[in-house]
Amino acid sequence: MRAKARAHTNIALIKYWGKRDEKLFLPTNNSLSMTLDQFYTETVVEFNPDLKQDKFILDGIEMNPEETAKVSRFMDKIRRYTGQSHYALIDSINHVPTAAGFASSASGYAALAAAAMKASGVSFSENELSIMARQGSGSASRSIYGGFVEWQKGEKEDGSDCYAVPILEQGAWDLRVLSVEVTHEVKKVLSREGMKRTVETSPFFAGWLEAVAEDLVEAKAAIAKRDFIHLGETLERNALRMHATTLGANPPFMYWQSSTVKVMEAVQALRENGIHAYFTIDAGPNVKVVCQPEDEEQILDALSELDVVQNIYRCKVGPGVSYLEG
Ligand SMILES: O=C(O)C[C@@](O)(CF)CCOP(=O)(O)OP(=O)(O)O
Repeated sequence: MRAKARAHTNIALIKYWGKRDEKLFLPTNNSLSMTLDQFYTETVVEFNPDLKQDKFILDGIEMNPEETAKVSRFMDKIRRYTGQSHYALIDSINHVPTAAGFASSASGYAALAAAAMKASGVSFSENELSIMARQGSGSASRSIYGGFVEWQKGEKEDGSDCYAVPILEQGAWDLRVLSVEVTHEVKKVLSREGMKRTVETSPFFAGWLEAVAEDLVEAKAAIAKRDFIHLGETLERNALRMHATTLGANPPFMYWQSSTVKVMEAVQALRENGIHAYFTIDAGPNVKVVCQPEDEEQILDALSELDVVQNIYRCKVGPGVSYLEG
């Protein structure tokens, strides 16, 4: 009745941006990510008949009732799915520098889903695990697998065909991600609210849906051919297209800050000097720079010189979910 799992965070190269069903976390479009090696969450779940409610410990601190209620609602989905009736102790450690702007929700919900499903004692497929993780946070559905992963939006109302599938396993293509943490002033609009407002009010959202489908085809073709320049051009274009939709929302909002743009300009300057670097940005001001191993040091040096850079985390392609002893 106890299990421990580790799941790594992922960076979207083709973005998940918009839901067609808020309750089931069904997206409007397919997305594609790269699991990262540096950042992960380890979670222990222990179902215990003596517990009168779920107990949630995160990084050694017992969470407040509001945080616990959020995790409990997710655990109720697990209990409904597995028939497990007991409450659980959930003990999670995030090896994700939250300041890095990584939505630790991806590794957090993937690790929680894996440990909870395992502890419940039922047998389950990776599709089922991806579907469960998805109902914690959409991007968590992709962290079930390592390497390059596609989350299929599916067509069915019940989301039974909405799960991630592996595209290219870890180790097949050595790319690097420099996660650049910049100074930031204002609180960001959380991705969940940001995509909701965009879907509901941005006239650019229809254009996004057309463009993201084309970008996905390009990205998969580039990955199949290990064509980094083609992948880089596609992922950078896709990130810019995603962020363009927020400018058209009502009220408009923007995740970039001046520090963000300085990093973007530095990446473009690197390319003008013949160094293949491309950036992507999620629901925050931080920038992730994607490159090939041979260029990583040079790019790192160039970015480290920027006064707006607080930290740079060096990542490689990471593994899928694993189950641990203890
Ligand atoms: O990761 C991507 O594809 C792109 C984003 O990071 C934004 F840039 C969206 C992540 O959204 P998530 O936190 O998964 O939302 P939830 O389903 O409302 O929890």
